[in-house]
Amino acid sequence: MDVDVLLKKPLKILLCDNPVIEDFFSSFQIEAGREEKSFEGLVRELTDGFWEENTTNPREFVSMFKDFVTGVYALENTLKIESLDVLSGYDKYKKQEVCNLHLKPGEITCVVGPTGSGKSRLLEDIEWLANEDTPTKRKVLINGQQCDNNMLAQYGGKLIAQITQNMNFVLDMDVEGFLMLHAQSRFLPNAELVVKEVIDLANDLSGESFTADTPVTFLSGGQSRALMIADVACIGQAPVVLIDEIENAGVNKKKALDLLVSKEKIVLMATHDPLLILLAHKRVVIKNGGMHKIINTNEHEQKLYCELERLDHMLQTAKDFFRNGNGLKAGDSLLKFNYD
Ligand SMILES: Nc1ncnc2c1ncn2[C@@H]1O[C@H](COP(=O)(O)OP(=O)(O)OP(=O)(O)O)[C@@H](O)[C@H]1O
Repeated sequence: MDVDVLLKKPLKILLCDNPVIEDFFSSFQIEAGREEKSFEGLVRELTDGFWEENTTNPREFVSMFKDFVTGVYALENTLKIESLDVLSGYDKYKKQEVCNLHLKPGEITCVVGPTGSGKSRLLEDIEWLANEDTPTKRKVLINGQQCDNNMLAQYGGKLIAQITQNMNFVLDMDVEGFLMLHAQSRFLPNAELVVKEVIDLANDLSGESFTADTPVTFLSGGQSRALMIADVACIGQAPVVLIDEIENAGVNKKKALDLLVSKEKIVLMATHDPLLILLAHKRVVIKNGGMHKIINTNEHEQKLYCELERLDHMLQTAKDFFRNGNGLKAGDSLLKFNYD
């Protein structure tokens, strides 16, 4: 709903079931008795000095309230995405792509293909909400519609979150301070609880623990990525999450994906990792810069996931073994890296 229209309605509509707005009112000592008035009526009274003695700072209230309501409702009106489509454009050789891509919430899709084939380009097209204005000439539709300027103005920057291998924090803040700032900017009620949940989840994802007072610039690559994923899942409102190659980032990948799916995100992930590919619901194969085919993960592949996980575990154990300064001796077999 348009915020200007909303502000003409009785305040009880704004107050209704919204603890954040109620808190805001009480912080200015404005009791709920005025709720039959509209915001505009309230402003008139405030500027007439009618409420002068009942509020701590009426001018500040007037100037902050509209911004505040705009923030809260922009958050509540975060676009509900039922589908995201990428309509075919052209590959690097200007040949028409042979398929479109259809994505929906709670579904993980992998983007696979050789190095340089155009996986990141596909993610970039989605991030840009391409409208035949990128090198591929693809078109991105949200809920079946091309994003017009109104949609972009209203939801720009809130639709899509992106996490890549190379992202790092550059802020001079600790983890808790950074998350609080993010939660407050999103007008989240119970910000402290959410921040604690994000720190616990990030620790669970990364394995190497860190605390609320760790400066964000001190986090390792894996810890940073884990924090970004937990933050995107619990504080960020973006319904679409694009992930570019997090396979070597030291994050528990399965848990990270389960978390994002549980929050009904649309997850699109460029990867070379067979474990991630089999965890996904489907994959789009990129060839020469074009979408070449879509493969749904079949039951047989899902069953083979466990076997592949065992091999991955063996390789991980071998890496740790050599990393810790150990060596093999005559008679040792590689099976020593298998599960006991
Ligand atoms: N359809 C296309 N038309 C024109 N240029 C394209 C197209 N697809 C990809 N490219 C360009 O090809 C180059 C390589 O693509 P990209 O970086 O997306 O590959 P990648 O598969 O992500 O590679 P890597 O696995 O190494 O990360 C980029 O410069 C990209 O802009």
